Amino acid sequence: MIIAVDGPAASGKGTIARALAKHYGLPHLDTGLLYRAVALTVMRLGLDPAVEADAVAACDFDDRLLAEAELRSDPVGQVASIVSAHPLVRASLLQRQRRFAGQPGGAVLDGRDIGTVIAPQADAKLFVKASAQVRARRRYAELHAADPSLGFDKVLADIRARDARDSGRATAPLAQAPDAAPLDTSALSIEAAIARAIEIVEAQRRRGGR
Ligand SMILES: Nc1ncnc2c1ncn2[C@@H]1O[C@H](COP(=O)(O)OP(=O)(O)O)[C@@H](O)[C@H]1O
Ligand SMILES: Nc1ccn([C@@H]2O[C@H](COP(=O)(O)OP(=O)(O)O)[C@@H](O)[C@H]2O)c(=O)n1
Repeated sequence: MIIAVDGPAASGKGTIARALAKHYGLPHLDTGLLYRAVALTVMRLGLDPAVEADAVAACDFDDRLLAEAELRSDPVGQVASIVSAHPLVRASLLQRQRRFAGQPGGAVLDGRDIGTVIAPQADAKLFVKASAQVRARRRYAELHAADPSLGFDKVLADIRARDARDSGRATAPLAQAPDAAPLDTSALSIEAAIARAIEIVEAQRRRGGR
């Protein structure tokens, strides 16, 4: 079974995707980490994320980067949303994600374009959302511990800027697939959001006859 989990920053898609993977015994890929690894490579090499050729040069990143804590920082998230708008960057990361989705038994992937581009054939698709205020509060709680100089207003502004870039780009924009079920986690606890996600996947499986 392939499960696609998409949604904007800090909506809770990673938390839900990890829980679904555990529940169904499937491997999980956080595809955002791939774009973050490209971003961190661009930053470390002193390249310009807005220049497509620079971003493409960083797609051949060292996989050891995927385990680095710095990948999850706010600046890396911002640069990730700049490099991810380049069609050649998306093309360069496409096969790796499709291979992961296509492994025997299936997989859970979370990102922005899993249900629309990477695995449109997915057996279950969720589009996880939450208000920008709620998402900024969650992200602030995570990031403030590592960087006390980061203020809430900056986190909220960065989330809004990233939403606009991710939704507005021409190639594989953040968008709900027509056959994805929306899941608004704004007023749900983590446990309630996971329980609802499992209900949705079960309903979509029944509908698909799996
Ligand atoms: N339903 C929820 N209620 C409260 N906090 C949540 C909820 N879902 C996720 N979180 C927390 O919000 C933060 C962002 O969640 P995460 O799953 O990483 O989001 P995303 O993958 O969409 O960026 C994490 O600290 C996570 O524990
Ligand atoms: N499938 C994906 C996943 C991430 N991304 C990009 O990578 C950035 C970082 O993604 P992420 O999933 O790690 O970000 P969070 O939602 O965890 O904050 C996003 O803002 C997108 O620009 C993408 O374009 N497509």
